[in-house]
Amino acid sequence: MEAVQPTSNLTSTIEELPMDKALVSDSLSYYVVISVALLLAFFLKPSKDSHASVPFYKASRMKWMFNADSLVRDSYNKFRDQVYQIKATEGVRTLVPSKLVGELKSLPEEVLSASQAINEAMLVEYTRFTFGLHHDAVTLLMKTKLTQQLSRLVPRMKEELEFLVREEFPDCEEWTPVKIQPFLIRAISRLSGSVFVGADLGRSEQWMDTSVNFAIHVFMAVIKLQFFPTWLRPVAQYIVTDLGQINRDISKAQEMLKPIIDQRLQDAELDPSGERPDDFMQWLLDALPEEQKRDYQLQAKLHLILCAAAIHTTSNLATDCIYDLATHQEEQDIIREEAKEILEDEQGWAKKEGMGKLKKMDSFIKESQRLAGNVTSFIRKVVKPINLSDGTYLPAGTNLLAPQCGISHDERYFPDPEVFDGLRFWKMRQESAEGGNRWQLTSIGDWNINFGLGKHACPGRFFAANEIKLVLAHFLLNYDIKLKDGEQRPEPMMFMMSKTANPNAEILFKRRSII
Ligand code: HEM
Repeated sequence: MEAVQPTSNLTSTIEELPMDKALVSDSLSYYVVISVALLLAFFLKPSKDSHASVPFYKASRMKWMFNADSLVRDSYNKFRDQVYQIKATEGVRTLVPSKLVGELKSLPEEVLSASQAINEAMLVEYTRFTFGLHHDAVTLLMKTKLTQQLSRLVPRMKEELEFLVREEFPDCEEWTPVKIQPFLIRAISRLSGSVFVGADLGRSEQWMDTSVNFAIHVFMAVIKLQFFPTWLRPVAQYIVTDLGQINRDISKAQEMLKPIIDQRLQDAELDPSGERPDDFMQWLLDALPEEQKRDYQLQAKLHLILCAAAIHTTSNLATDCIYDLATHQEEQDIIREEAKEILEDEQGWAKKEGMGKLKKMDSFIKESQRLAGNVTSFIRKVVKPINLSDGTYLPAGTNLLAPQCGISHDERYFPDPEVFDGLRFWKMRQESAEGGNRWQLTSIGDWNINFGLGKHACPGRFFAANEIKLVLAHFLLNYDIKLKDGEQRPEPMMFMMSKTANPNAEILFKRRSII
């Protein structure tokens, strides 16, 4: 059988990225010497960060770089409920267990800062990857316009998905191998695009290309800059060409957005009480002060950061779910039955509560996320000293993380943690009224931190959950899904704390006959 790959010209994986031309030249040996010197400086440099007086877990920084998943799980298994530290590539990181993270989640920004931690991690002075002063306005739009009455967006997104499947997904009359990860990046990009910038621009190849690759350019720029000591970065920025790519992405997005923004402002002037488009571009335009409504560059940057937060995260989890459905075929019928009953028989596609009623599917997605989700969560920087109830003192300047993958495999919270049980959270929701709310995909709690915790918890999670349910429902209702004979669930790819669903794996799809 020939492997079919859905049409895609997006540079969607790190592997496919062109080599940084600035680092490859005729005088290769010169660069090799410089690189080795920098690597040595990087690995040997003493850390100037403040850190708590808590035990260190000894492991090489290389392990953090290439195998952070097992490093965090092993260290968590050793320390469990204790605060401990790891020497990460970016400096010392202090890991706080579930038992204590609850004491931190409600602290104000002036004491424990998410934005400072993220700005430092993303090297914003070079990458410009920040909502900046617009952070609160943008996240408020996500919590209100994007999340409330999410159901009104479902028909639009469903149409978009069906359009894409018709255009780009193979027929699958027989069992057909498909590289599903690149397809799902395109699908999530289109679904999000239809809500963020409207279907016309959202469908444009140039918009998809720019909005998907922006995140990769930022990620690559951060990784490369991290190899230079802080004092050398002002110079290094001129040889890390991904930074130039970031600027070009913003310019391209600006060019694409400008005519639409101008048109919308003109329409509003001509007919102030007329109906407005219902998308993020319009909500943002309405929220911006008068003098920023024609700041095209600002809006381009905010849109690209929104896409960077939204597309890879969601397509990653959707891909993991497909890998788990293919691996646990026995669970497909259960989830399919539920989708058929609620979305088709009860016509839930068009109903407000339709997606919320897919409780077994919700549980399946959460289980996929538990086992395949991020390595850490709750990135924060201590701004004013904090005393924890176990006596741990966290001085200002301490960089915190929660050991998410350790917590997700802790048998005290999740019995038989290594077993994939798609109905695990559905069962937990049946146990009590409290459990009904606590164990939804979008719920957050001290050992439920896949979407973060506290004020900065992911504001896009309800939207992401809706998108993933829509995608899974479509595939389950229309296809049978399985692994190739003799193959195991595709392993994720790990690099520098970033965990990606395997982009190259092929999964078999066969169209179901319509009964
Ligand atoms: C499965 C998909 C997603 C996952 C796993 C995910 C995960 C996360 C996590 C772990 C955080 C950090 C929370 C914290 O530090 O407490 C976060 C923050 C954020 N996410 Fe998501 N996210 C997803 C989808 C989305 C989507 C679809 C959007 C936009 C529509 C979005 C927008 C954001 C924003 C803006 C923040 C920063 C919030 C703040 O700093 O106040 N995310 N996300």
